[in-house]
Amino acid sequence: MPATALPEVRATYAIPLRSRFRRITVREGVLLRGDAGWGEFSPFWDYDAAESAAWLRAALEATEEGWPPPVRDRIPVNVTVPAVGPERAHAIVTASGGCTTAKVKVAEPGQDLAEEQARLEAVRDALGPHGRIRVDANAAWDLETAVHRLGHLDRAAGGLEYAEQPCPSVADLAALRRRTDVPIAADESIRRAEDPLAVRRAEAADVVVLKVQPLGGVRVCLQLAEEVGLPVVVSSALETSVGIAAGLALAAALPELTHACGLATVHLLTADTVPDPLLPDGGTIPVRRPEPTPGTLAEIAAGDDVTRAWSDRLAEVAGHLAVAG
Ligand SMILES: O=C(O)CCC(=O)c1ccccc1C(=O)O
Ligand SMILES: [Mg+2]
Repeated sequence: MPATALPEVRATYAIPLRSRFRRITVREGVLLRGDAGWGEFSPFWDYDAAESAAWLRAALEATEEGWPPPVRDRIPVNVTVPAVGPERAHAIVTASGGCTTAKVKVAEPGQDLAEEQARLEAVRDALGPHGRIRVDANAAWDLETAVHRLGHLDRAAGGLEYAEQPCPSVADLAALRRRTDVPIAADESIRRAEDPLAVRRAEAADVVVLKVQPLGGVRVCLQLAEEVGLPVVVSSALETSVGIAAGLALAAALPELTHACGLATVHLLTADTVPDPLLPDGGTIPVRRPEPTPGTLAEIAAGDDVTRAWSDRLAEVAGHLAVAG
């Protein structure tokens, strides 16, 4: 895709988060518009140009091609609970729009096991006995720490549905899976890996997390889901509703969907790019594709320096795509 074929940039946004997430406090990105609709390009700043090429491919699929047809029209979703205190965790679950599954962030630097236990107890209290709780450690633990922590966290939660990326390496996920009763989900081992199928070969996970932007689009993810042959959880990369719509399109097109998806993250932002955000109601999000308006775009527009930085970044990543073919 030559750089000259890039669709029109309609906005650069900067939106503060309600709580710190993944060490960031403001979410930034670019909205593009092509014949097939709106697309979002929002790689985190720790992704270099080479790694960000997949994110741009996903945006170009949205703007130039659109997505395969849906086989379902509502997607069950989890509420995402950042590494906050128990009162706030309880309030987030209660205000989630009816989610009966919660994903709770753990292994936040500077926090200890007691804080994680208190957060999980609060989430269980808010969900009730029939809710499901999953945790996400974002690859923070070594194998021994993971074995130990998961035992404690499983008890504090009153049972865990799964643990997402407890350790960094596929080998450690596979070893951990043989030493714990908690099912294992792979996220970073899929989306940041040279070879996403290594997880399957090593029998390192029970579930795979697929994210449309980091993996390069809805079609790439559908293909990957088929090849991996494990249950899929479609999750966001903390996009605005323009990017979330691509995740919904993937979740809607998967032949089978057995788990709640991690697409209820617009709640984590203080504003959105569309007037009718993709938020859950009754624990599900309807499959639709809302569009930005001049009014919403004006409210979330980034300043000149941020806009310039994203323009440069987009050009660099587009150049990389042109080189990579
Ligand atoms: O899965 C969810 O509930 C929300 C998405 C999420 O946690 C996330 C969002 C942005 C970047 C990384 C992650 C992650 O799963 O690690
Ligand atoms: Mg994750």
